Amino acid sequence: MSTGTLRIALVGNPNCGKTALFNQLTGGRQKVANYAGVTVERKEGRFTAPSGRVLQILDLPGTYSFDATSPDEQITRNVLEGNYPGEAAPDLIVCVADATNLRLHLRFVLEVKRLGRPVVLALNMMDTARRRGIEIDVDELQRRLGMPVVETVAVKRGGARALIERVDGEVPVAASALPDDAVSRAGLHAQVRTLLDATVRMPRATSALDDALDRWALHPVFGLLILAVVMFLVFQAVYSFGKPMSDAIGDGFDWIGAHLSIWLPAGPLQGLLKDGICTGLGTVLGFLPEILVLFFFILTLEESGYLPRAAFLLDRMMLSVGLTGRSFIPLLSSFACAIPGIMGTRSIQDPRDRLTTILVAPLMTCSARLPVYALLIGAFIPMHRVWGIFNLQGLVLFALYLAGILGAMLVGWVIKHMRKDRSEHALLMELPSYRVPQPRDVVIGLWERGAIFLKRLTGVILALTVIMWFISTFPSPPAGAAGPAIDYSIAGYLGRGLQYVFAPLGFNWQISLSLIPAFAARETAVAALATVYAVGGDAAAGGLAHALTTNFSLASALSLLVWFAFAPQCMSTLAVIRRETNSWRNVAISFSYMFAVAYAASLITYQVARLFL
Ligand SMILES: Nc1nc2c(ncn2[C@@H]2O[C@H](COP(=O)(O)OP(=O)(O)OP(=O)(O)O)[C@@H](O)[C@H]2O)c(=O)[nH]1
Ligand SMILES: [Mg+2]
Repeated sequence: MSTGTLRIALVGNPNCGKTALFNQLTGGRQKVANYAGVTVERKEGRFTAPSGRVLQILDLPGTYSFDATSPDEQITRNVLEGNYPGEAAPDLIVCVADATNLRLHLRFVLEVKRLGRPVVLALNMMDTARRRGIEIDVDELQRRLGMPVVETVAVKRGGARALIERVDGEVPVAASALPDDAVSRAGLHAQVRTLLDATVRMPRATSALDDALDRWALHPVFGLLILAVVMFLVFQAVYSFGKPMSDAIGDGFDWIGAHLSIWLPAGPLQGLLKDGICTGLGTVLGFLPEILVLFFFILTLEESGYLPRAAFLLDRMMLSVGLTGRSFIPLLSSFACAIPGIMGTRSIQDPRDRLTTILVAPLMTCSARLPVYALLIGAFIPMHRVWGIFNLQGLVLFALYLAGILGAMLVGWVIKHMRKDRSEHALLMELPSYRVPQPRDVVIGLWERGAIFLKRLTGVILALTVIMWFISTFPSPPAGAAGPAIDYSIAGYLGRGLQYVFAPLGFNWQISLSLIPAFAARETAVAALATVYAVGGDAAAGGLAHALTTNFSLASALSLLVWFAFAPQCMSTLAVIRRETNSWRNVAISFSYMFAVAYAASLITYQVARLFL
């Protein structure tokens, strides 16, 4: 047997478990979630089979058919046909099919077979299939398809054993290509029906529990009500569970900061460690629990299968504002970060809908904005109970997220009315089975989120914080200077210059200055403010929140919150818009419309709030 590397590509309809199988085989941590279109890129991993042979595994975006034309499906097609730049066609195709939904998935299996290349069929989700009483005659299926068929359970340890044994053995010979008359669409349908009749016994088409749940979840009135309650509870939870943990971290850093001034002699080193790193980074790190709580809910919802239902419910509403139900999941991913959200739009087929989604995705509140929101809300909004059950801080946070969503709808609506072609597409979307989330996937997802956060914190945020500390400390004030030292530093001059632009929004020079590093990474605004106030000597008692409430009016705080809701997003987002749309023009449009909206909204907020507060 050959000991060379065997190159295997995983293909199949969306949501059949390709990535789960890939992770199981390679020990990878690619994102798995219960909706179609999770994987939008080609991902590669390695794995050594028991025989010692190295298998190189490719995870590919799901594809409904080779006729399909969305950008992610194109990648799969190019890889399989050997047209992907710099890559030969794979040695073996593992076609993954959801055993509970063979009526849909077998059609694609037949399309793959038509390629005339070596194929193994993995019948995945066999655990669910058995539970539902679906019986599959594997030998007969194998005989009729003319390719090896194995059963897998991608989410169970050892659930890919049969597949490993099969691919570690001899490489199957190429499936014979079908004669041309059998490949018309109607021909494929007929073939699938014949295959199903001969090999599968299905007690009923769908699960009774799914149907019962969907009667509520998809109900035009109760469905929307359930959606609203779910979203609302998530934000309440972020405050109720996240806040106490955040406070504990904040207290820890206060303690370290206080001791640094005892342990170290006064001077630049003490200043850098205490005001720069400990106060700046510590303040940002304090918001990690809130981010993790939010993601716990997002990941759980993703795995449950509920999200495509929400997309379905909102489809009508989204069409009326120039988006489609298909935009829902990319937009939801943008709550993590606009970058995966914008990349997720690859599963939107219509280029026009895709562009609209890309342009509004940065309006969704990314997790980098959470520290800024949490800081300002914590400082300015009292911890009241509203109607005895809701806390006011959670309500304000919810309102800010809502502002982003409504802003996106408004912009979508404007774009729709600016373009000539206003046709709408019906939403064709698969509703996956409901599933109890796998604790392992949720833990991996949280771990990945935490790791991304810490990497940003110790990378770009650390670097920017050190720079902020440096420019707020140097040059030292001239001898006999009367004002605070920081007024003579580079930061002081820079901030006062910027204040000309931002004073109408109610921003003082410290805030105006913090907007610059925020453009590289949002959270840095918090670190920058913490550092600038610490260097200025304002944050000594009561920390940053105290420094803010003494230097800052409620009207300015509201205006700043509104600014962060709409302001042009970080540089990396603009870079991704450039890459995904291949156009600087879209970057310019995106930046300028957001700047204009943010400026106008903050101006109105500040001027109105000043009248009433
Ligand atoms: N019960 C059960 N669930 C599974 C199995 N394999 C995958 N899943 C679940 O099915 C869902 C989809 O899995 P993914 O691996 O993301 O599917 P995919 O084929 O990569 O999907 P796309 O990337 O969208 O094409 C997730 O919720 C998984 O947890 C299985 O064998 N049994
Ligand atoms: Mg996938």
